[in-house]
Amino acid sequence: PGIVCTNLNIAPGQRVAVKGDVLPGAKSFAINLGKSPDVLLLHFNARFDAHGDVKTIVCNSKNKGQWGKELRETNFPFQEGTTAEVLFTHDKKEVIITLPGNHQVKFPNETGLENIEFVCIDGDLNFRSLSLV
Ligand SMILES: CCCO[C@@H]1O[C@H](CO)[C@@H](O[C@@H]2O[C@H](CO)[C@H](O)[C@H](OCc3cn(Cc4cccc(C#CCN)c4)nn3)[C@H]2O)[C@H](O)[C@H]1NC(C)=O
Repeated sequence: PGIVCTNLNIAPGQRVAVKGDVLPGAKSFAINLGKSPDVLLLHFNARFDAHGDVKTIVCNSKNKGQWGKELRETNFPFQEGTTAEVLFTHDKKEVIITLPGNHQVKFPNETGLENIEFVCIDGDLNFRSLSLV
């Protein structure tokens, strides 16, 4: 895996900003938020060309290691070789994802997680920062 942040205590309503550099030739990157690798409020997977998807955002949750139901978004405001920032806000009901260009995607909170303790970045995104904004 890439960068892992643990022992966080991000409460509902707080806005998390994840910034990173999308690698040239990027195929796929993921930003995972939740309690642990097996309990994810949100797996946010930007697929430039991966698993048969082209320029598609795939969101999913994970509970006790089991994937939930995918949500796909074809508004794909990421470009290889540029810096990207994605904002996440959550409550008991849903996660609201603000993409570059301020398009928003809503994903149901299937895990019922209150606080986010774990964030990890995987794939073709070089982590720059995680901040509360
Ligand atoms: C049509 C019948 C079949 O349906 C397909 O079935 C696949 C398997 O279930 C799903 O794919 C899974 O989808 C899941 C979300 O739901 C997950 O993304 C999971 O990946 C976990 C995972 C994370 N990481 C780390 C990492 C992350 C990002 C970048 C890199 C890199 C790199 C260097 N370039 C590495 N590695 N694996 C993926 O495999 C497809 O969406 C799904 N497709 C559809 C249309 O339904």
